[in-house]
Amino acid sequence: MSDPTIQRHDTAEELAESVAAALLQRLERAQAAGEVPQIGLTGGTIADHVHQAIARLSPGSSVDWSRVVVWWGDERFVAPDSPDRNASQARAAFLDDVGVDPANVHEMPSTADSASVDDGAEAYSHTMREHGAGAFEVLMLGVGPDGHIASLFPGDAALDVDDRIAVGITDSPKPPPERVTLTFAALNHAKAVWFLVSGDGKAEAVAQALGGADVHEIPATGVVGEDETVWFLDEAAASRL
Ligand SMILES: O=C1O[C@H](COP(=O)(O)O)[C@@H](O)[C@H](O)[C@H]1O
Repeated sequence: MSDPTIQRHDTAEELAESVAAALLQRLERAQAAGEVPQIGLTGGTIADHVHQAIARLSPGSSVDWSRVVVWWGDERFVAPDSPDRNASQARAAFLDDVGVDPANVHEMPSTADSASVDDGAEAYSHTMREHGAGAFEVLMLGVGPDGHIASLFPGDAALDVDDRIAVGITDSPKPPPERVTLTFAALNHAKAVWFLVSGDGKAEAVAQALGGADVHEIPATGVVGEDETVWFLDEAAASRL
């Protein structure tokens, strides 16, 4: 397991370009080695910038997106066409453009797919097991001002679930309340874990996470990569370090 490192960027845009370029490089390397890399996506503001940067930079790379498998770390349990869906955001920003194979894009269930959020979590766990998933080349995670990652929020019982791949959340403090999230047990199977953080609203959470806060207070401390754990920060997010 790796120690966290920090990459500081002047602006959110520079951060996004840097993450997109690094992702394309890792995917090129993995594919050159004959692998079919799996990536874990996140949602949120900075993730959207990163996704747009991937769309811009992809044509200049040799990544074969038809041989990349896409998963999500968490999802909002809402209608499939809701703009609240992390998957809708990623599809609009880059997935619909870069040439992914639809069979390789594993969205978490929506209200149209599962009767309840718990059923959705069980279904996603089953899909991940079926595909032998669990070794992300890169797992990207946004971080909330409260230190949450995926839909693992401070103080929630889901933080202590270690025998399931995904769980349902019914009372997320950030709307919408119903979500499906991977557990720490599943998130901690990535070669590279990249935290994407921008804005001064996240500065305190970043400082606490990198200061070694308890995982129940700052859930971001609970995920590390096997090869690397990188905090991509803009100056505002790094301002309390
Ligand atoms: O609810 C969520 O929030 C986080 C961070 O979002 P941001 O808008 O504060 O950047 C996100 O990473 C997570 O995937 C999402 O479901």
